Amino acid sequence: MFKVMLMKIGIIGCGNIAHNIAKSFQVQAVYDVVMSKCEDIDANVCNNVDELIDECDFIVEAASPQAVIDYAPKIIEKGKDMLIMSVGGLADVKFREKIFTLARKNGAHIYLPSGAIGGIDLIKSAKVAGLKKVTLRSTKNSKTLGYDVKERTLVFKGKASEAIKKFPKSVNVSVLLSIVAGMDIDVEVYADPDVKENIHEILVEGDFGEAEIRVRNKPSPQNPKTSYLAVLSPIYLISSLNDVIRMGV
Ligand SMILES: NC(=O)C1=CN([C@@H]2O[C@H](COP(=O)(O)OP(=O)(O)OC[C@H]3O[C@@H](n4cnc5c(N)ncnc54)[C@H](OP(=O)(O)O)[C@@H]3O)[C@@H](O)[C@H]2O)C=CC1
Ligand SMILES: O=C([O-])CC(=O)C(=O)O
Repeated sequence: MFKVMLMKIGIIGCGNIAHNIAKSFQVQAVYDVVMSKCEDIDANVCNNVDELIDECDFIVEAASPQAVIDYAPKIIEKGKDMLIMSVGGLADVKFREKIFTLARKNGAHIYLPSGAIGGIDLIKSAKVAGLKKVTLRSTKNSKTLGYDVKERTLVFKGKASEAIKKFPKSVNVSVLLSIVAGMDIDVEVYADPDVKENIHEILVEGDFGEAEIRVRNKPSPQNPKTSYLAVLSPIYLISSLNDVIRMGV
């Protein structure tokens, strides 16, 4: 357990990420479409999101892109800070701008963790001089992605805004990269029957030069679709909210 937080944390979606956050921090309230999933978390189980918003001042979404679309406007309108795991919920540029404008107007903070990837810091720095191209090449076990294939197979090639519609639980990182890079990035998704890890390769080209970042993630034991690093990332982010020293970009 990290230091006791002064803020009241609420979590939407009581699955893998929520349970791991609850092991690290005191949680005030939780909500899931299936209430029984919340029972083993030591927190108030809410009947709906409105109850959770009223009880908490820092709300973690760990549910689905649709949950972001459904709940983010009312959370931000109430000036509550929000950490969004399902960044794919912000794929639509108009919706995203609406949420970001609401946050500025209501003094709410929005946190988009690095999740299952690295390189967000590099892309931010590189963007200052100009980015030419950003590509995400993701490989996951074919069964995890819902494919029955005999060998490594390209199952998607296109833009992040389309990829997230096809794989809402598997390429949220592509939308995060798009938001950071300021462009709808290129995405390739491979289904591989022989791979156990969730592999993300990020290729960046710009005036700074070129970068290739390769993350070979262990899947979370509780949910193989989600990389273990994606569980650790919000835990670090929450633990660092009050830090005085900033490291990296
Ligand atoms: N940014 C990143 O790097 C990553 C982001 N993610 C995102 O984080 C989410 C959570 O991951 P994880 O904890 O591993 O997933 P889990 O499937 O283990 O948990 C998600 C839980 O949220 C529930 N849920 C879904 N929609 C809603 C809703 N509208 N309101 C309330 N509860 C809901 C699910 O119910 P049910 O099972 O019935 O749908 C499930 O119990 C993923 O779905 C994905 O969108 C995941 C990995 C990496
Ligand atoms: O955990 C991962 O490897 C990435 C993931 O599911 C997502 O971005 O939605």
